[in-house]
Amino acid sequence: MAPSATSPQTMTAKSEGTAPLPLISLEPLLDPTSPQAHQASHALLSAFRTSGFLYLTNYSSLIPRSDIDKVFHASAHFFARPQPQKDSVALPSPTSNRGYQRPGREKVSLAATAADVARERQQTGDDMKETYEIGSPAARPGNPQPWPDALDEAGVAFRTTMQDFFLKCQELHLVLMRGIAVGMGLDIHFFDPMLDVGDNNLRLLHYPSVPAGGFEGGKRMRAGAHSDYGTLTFLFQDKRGGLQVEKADDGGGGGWMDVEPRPDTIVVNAGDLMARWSNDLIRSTKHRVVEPPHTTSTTTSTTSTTSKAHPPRYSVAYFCNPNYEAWIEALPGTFEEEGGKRYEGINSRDYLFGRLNATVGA
Ligand SMILES: O=C(O)CCC(=O)C(=O)O
Ligand SMILES: [Fe+2]
Repeated sequence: MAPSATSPQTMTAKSEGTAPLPLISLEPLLDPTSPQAHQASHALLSAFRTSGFLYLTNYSSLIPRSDIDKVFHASAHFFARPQPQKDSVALPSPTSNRGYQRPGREKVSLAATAADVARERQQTGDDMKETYEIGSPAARPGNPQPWPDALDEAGVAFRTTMQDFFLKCQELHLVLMRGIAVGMGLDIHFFDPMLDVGDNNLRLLHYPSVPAGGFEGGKRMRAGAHSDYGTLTFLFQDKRGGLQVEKADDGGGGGWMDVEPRPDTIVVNAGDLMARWSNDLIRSTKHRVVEPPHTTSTTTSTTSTTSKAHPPRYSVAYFCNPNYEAWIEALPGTFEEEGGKRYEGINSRDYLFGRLNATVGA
């Protein structure tokens, strides 16, 4: 008899099902004079207000599929380099936000201080990932990008690919923030002068393969629960899965839901500074990366159960920030009187550097 394989979907980290994220098309937002643009801006803002996460579609005129493929290809090639080559382009300091971070260097976290993050590291272990961080091509004096371009031709091509992609994502940030501005009843160019420097961060992520049982029953994670720091994050993920968002606690106790990889979409989420800027009108939703759904094959001929290792996962995140010099305080229309501002004003750089110092090791 031919072996019959059963393929139950198992997930050690708990999931309350698939997250019902809104789908938002970029197309009408690209032409603000089009009749659909206004409605699209409201739909965009509504998505950030209700779930804080959305799937963006129809973006290929700004970010072609072939560019995304090139970035993933160059990323996989980079992470496959020998460790000394990767270490030769290591992040010089936590706030430089440029260069390679070996597994364990960063632990994304909800905790705000280095001491609290250290305690969390002891309890749940380090993130199971390595990253390469890229800052704006308009390099800040004293904070150069450690490119791998001195290594070989592939290193030179890597630099060009990433710089090109960085600028396209920078443009996407401007377009989406214009949509948010219109949705909030602000001038369409309200945010432009506070975003034009491009103090953003392109992050390549590699989550190495994990042996069966390596997630220790859901205790270990590829990336711990956290919220992002800046305005918006664009997430490009492979087909592996494992990203989860926190479910709003509507009386049912909350929990985590899967953000399934969907072809031809970018996952977009709002970060903490956006929530703060909007006086909490916009949600910065917690998320994490856990053991992906996987298949356990049972073979009747041997009556043995084989639990496979978890394959690697690659993703690319583009973290958007206001210009470092921007002053972030409650936006017009989000409060009625001075006392209605939930947070004190803060300089974008001070806020971001505080978060980086807590979560990235020296
Ligand atoms: O890899 C992912 O899917 C998410 C990564 C992430 O949330 C982060 O790096 O902030
Ligand atoms: Fe994140």
